[in-house]
Amino acid sequence: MLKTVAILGTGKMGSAILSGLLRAGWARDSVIATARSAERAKSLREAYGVAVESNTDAVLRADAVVVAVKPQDAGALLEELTGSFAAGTPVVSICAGLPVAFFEKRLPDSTPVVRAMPNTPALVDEAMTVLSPGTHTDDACLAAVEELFKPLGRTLVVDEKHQDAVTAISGSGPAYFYYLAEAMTEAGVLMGLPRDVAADLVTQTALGAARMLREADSSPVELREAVESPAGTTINAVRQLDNHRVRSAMTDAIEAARDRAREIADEYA
Ligand SMILES: NC(=O)C1=CN([C@@H]2O[C@H](COP(=O)(O)OP(=O)(O)OC[C@H]3O[C@@H](n4cnc5c(N)ncnc54)[C@H](O)[C@@H]3O)[C@@H](O)[C@H]2O)C=CC1
Ligand SMILES: O=C(O)[C@@H]1CCC=N1
Repeated sequence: MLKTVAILGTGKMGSAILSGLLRAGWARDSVIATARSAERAKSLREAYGVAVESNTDAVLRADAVVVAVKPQDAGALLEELTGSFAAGTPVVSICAGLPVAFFEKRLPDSTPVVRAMPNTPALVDEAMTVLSPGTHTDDACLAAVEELFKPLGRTLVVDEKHQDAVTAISGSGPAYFYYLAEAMTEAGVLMGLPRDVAADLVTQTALGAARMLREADSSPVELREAVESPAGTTINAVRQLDNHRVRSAMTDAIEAARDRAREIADEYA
């Protein structure tokens, strides 16, 4: 069981994890944050009441460390921390693209590393977090790290070879749905709906559709076909989506995200 966690880098995703842990009942003195600027440290202390310490102090005090800086900052962070990690402290990276090997190369021998990909719905306890164990991560350690993420939403363990695809689907995924929500809201405004009404319709429809995907025992195709009446409105809309090759655009978009994750690994190796 992990008792004290340090979150190194508390930007958008680090602070989402931090707030999720506090909502889940973690004591304020069990979660340590780090920040680059004094101003950010002050606002974290005020917003969450947690200790904000130097990276070195946080690592020395924690029994698990979450690396939540941008991939391009991870190398410098680990260099700053050379000699600070106690043997056996699990290190969880949420950095897109960076492989377990990146961390194992820079951390003391036998450090248990876990590569994790959460997403921003952690802010409402609906994250999807996908975890992959490193070379020295035993089942007990992986289970303890998974427990850390469970209150933030759902968790899943996959082989690391799938992590770039995971990043492209669920890590980046919320943005695709927001993009669709923007486009649908604009369409409503174009047809004369007040913007707040259009936004409300889109949000509730997205929530309803997401719950159907999760709770109805049907595939997306079956759910869509149940909406498409013969010669009705929906089938005409879907024909336009097909004419505009939206399915193929989605595939290309998600492959581009996956490819960028691979490039990040090469750039910062
Ligand atoms: N934003 C997202 O939806 C997701 C992001 N990620 C990953 O999470 C990581 C963070 O992403 P965001 O939160 O979006 O970025 P962000 O830029 O909002 O947060 C990164 C934070 O790290 C801080 N930082 C950088 N170097 C530091 C250092 N040496 N010591 C202390 N703090 C330091 C920065 O000042 C910043 O506040 C990235 O590696 C990203 O790939 C993973 C899943 C989803
Ligand atoms: O866009 C990014 O690189 C990060 C990783 C997944 C979501 N946001």
